[in-house]
Amino acid sequence: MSLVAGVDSSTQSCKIVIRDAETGALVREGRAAHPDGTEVHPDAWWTAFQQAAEQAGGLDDVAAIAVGAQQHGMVCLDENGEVVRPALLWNDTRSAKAASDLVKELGGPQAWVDAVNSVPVASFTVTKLRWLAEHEPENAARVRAVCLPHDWLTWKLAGSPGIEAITTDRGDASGTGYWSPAAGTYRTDLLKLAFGTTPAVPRVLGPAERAGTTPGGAVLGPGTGDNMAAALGVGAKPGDVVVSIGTSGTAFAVSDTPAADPTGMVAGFADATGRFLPLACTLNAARVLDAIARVLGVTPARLSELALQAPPGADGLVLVPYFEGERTPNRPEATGLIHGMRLATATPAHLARAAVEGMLCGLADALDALGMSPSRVLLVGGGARSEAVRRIAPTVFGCQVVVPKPGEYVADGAARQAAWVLAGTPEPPAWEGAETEVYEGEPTPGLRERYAEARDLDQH
Ligand SMILES: Nc1ncnc2c1ncn2[C@@H]1O[C@H](COP(=O)(O)OP(=O)(O)O)[C@@H](O)[C@H]1O
Ligand SMILES: O=C(CO)[C@@H](O)[C@H](O)COP(=O)(O)O
Repeated sequence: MSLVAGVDSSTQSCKIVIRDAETGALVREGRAAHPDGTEVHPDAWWTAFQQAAEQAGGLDDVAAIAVGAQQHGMVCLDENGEVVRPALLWNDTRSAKAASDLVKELGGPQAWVDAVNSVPVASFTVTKLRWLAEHEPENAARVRAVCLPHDWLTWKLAGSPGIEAITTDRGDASGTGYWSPAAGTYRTDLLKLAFGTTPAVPRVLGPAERAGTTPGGAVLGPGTGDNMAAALGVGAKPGDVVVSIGTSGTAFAVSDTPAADPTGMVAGFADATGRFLPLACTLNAARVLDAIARVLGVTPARLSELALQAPPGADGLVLVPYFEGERTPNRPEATGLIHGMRLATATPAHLARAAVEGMLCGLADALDALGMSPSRVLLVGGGARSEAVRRIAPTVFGCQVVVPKPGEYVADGAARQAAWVLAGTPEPPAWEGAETEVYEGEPTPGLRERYAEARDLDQH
């Protein structure tokens, strides 16, 4: 039996699954926390990776490894491959002005869509590079290579050869803002526009191309961004719509053609199989529930019970979840809002319900942006472990919600990619899909309208 390892180096933690390469059966797993904050030194990801690998019983018997990781984070290296400054993560909004400047400088949103299939917001790497050039010129002057979290971890696993050896894949490259998914080429002119110079960028590998080997001889897969890995992990096919509730909330679909949305709501990413992954992302998902549980002094499980005690629509209490600013819609300065509170709705149950419904309304906006009106969505991510989220989701999304058995679908997708690279077959291995539970429910009358009204009261 050959074993493969899949890694999810996401915002909050590093998770590793070790699976049978042929059947996909789970053999061992491990996890370790990442530090808080929107600026993190990549060494912290490496430490967490090592802790997670140890908890998973080590990787010595693994034949191939692939890394899925949070998208967009700016990892800058000097000529010796040393990290120049802590990475700015996807949810760091300090480059919001850089984003709007860059959009203007190229000639508006349509010019960006034509160039790279996405209109950059503060999450995109290209805007972080502009911020660095403007605010930390001494650090910027030392940068010789720029890469993403999964590129850097894959390179570390290869033993940190020279910076010219760094690789990436189509999926993650499509979140930089200087690689065109439609053309499959870098736009170094955009890198220069943002940064003033053109540091080295990773070589873009094909979906099942080897990135190299570890010093121990394990084959390295190309890896990918976490959403692309999740799509591979749940086995999403063209037309399937997936909603992930992690630190970010994302709604995405596998597509045979790249998206081109000049409103900027839908990013026209590539996927991990050679196709495309139109995606809308919110900055506020599972951590909104964590925050309200903290405010109420309860566990996530109790928050879920409380939310299910209040009536659908929480008797008009609305929570707008923009606790970290927002990206869909693009309001980086926005804050959260509780609207419609009366004596009768000033209860823990109403607040819990409003938090779940408000977080899901934010995701429903992302789903609307995809413009697909799906009859069902697949729900994954840490937030999908909440009973209240699973039961309330259909009443907000207005469609059936299919929840695969709780698991680590990003790490699973990376493991499946590793098995694919090992097998050298044209398609990924046909691992058996996870068991699913189906949730249905009538849309709650007036809920999304009340949410939209509250959302648009304060338009920072
Ligand atoms: N049973 C649960 N109920 C509600 N939220 C949960 C539960 N289990 C995990 N979570 C939440 O899931 C989030 C982590 O999800 P995950 O998909 O791993 O995030 P990320 O990939 O962004 O690191 C945390 O904010 C955590 O509170
Ligand atoms: O920025 C995006 C997608 O464009 C985020 O989805 C990040 O990829 C972070 O993902 P999680 O850590 O929340 O899974």
